[in-house]
Amino acid sequence: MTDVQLRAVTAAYGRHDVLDEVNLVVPEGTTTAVLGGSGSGKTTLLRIIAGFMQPRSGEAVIGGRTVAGPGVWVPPERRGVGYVRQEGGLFPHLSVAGNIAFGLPWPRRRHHDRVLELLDLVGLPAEVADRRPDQLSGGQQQRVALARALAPRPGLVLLDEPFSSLDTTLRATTRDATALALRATGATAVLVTHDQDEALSFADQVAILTSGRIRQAAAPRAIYRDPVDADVAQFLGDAVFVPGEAATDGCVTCPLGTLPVRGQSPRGAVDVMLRPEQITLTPAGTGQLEATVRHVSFFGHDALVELALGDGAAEQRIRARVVGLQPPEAGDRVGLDIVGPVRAFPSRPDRPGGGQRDESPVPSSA
Ligand SMILES: Nc1ncnc2c1ncn2[C@@H]1O[C@H](COP(=O)(O)OP(=O)(O)OP(=O)(O)O)[C@@H](O)[C@H]1O
Repeated sequence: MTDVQLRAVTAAYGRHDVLDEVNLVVPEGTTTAVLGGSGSGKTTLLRIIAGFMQPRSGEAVIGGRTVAGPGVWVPPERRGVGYVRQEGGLFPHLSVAGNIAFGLPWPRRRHHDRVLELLDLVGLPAEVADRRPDQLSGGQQQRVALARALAPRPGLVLLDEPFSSLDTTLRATTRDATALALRATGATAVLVTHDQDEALSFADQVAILTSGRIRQAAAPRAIYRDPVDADVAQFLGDAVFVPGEAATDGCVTCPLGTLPVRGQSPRGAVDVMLRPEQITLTPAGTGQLEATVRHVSFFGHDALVELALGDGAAEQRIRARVVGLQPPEAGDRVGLDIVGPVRAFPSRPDRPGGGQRDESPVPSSA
C-alpha cells in the first residue's frame, strides 16, 4: 500500500521559508496534481517526498511508513519512489534500452524483455530501443524517462512538470500515455504543474499550492465548481466576478439577477463568482438579460466574448465562453441566460465593482 501523507510539513532554504505547514493526503493508486505558480514550492514538496531534502518540521509518510520526521530519516534509495524530471534527465551516451535498464535492479539490467515491456507500457515501439535520446522527439524522451522511473516497479512516482517543455499537441499525447502507463501499473503518483488544464485533466485530486500553503485539495470537478475562496477560483480557470448582496433562501441578487448559490453564502455584501461557460448567449430579446458585445477573442474550439451589461457608470463587464463555430461580433446586441448555481464570497474592498478580473496567475488554455 503506497499512499502518501504530508503532515504539517514546513521547509526552508536557509532563512527562506518555502513550505508552510503543508498537509496533503494522496490515496493509494491515485494521482494528485499539485498546481502552483512559479516559486510556490512545488519542486520542494516533491523533493521532501523523494528524500532529496529534509523538512524543517512535520512528517512525510509513504505507505504507512514515516520516511521523514522528528528523529526519522529514510534515504531516497530506500523509499521506493520513481522520479521524472522536467527535462527527462536521460543519459545522452546510453541507448534508450540502456537508459531504461539503468532503472532496473543490478541483476536484471540485461533483461531486454523487461525493457521492451516498459517501452510498450509507455506507448513506444520496440525499434527505438537502440536509439540514443537525441534521436527521439521531446515527447518520446519523456516517455523513456517515465519507463526508466517505472522500471523498478515503484509504488510511488513523482513527476516534476514532465510535459512543460513540449508543444501543445505533444504535451497532450504524452500526458495521456503517462496517465495510461501509471494506471496500468497501479502506482500512486504526484505530479507538480503550473498548467491548470493539465492538473484538471490528469489527476484524481488537484491540490492548489500558493506561497507554500495548500489552499484546497479536492477532485477536479469539485475544486473547479466549489473553490474555497476567490483566489482559488481565479487560480483554477477563468472566473467572472460581480458585486452582489446575499438574499434569503440561498440566493444572491446581483447585476445578473437573483441567482441560487452553491454551498454556504456569507451575509451582506458578496462577490458573486461564476465561470464564463455559465453565461450562454441567445438572440437579442430572448434572454433573461441583454448585453452589448464589446470584444471577441476567437480560439477556434471556443471564443471568449466580452460583454457590457447596462451602460454609463452602471456598466458591468463580464465574459462568456461560447462554442467557436459562430461567435457574435463586437457591437452586436445579445441576450444572456445564466446556467447553474454561482458561488458567493465575502466582498473584498480590493475588488471594487466586481466584474471580470484578469489577474489569474495560471492562464486557461484559451
Ligand atoms: N536550492 C535552493 N536554495 C535556495 N532557494 C531555493 C532553492 N531551490 C528553490 N529555492 C527557492 O524556493 C522557492 C520555491 O522553489 P521551488 O523550486 O520549490 O518552486 P516551484 O514552485 O517548483 O517553482 P518553479 O515552477 O519555478 O520551478 C523559490 O523562491 C526558489 O527561489
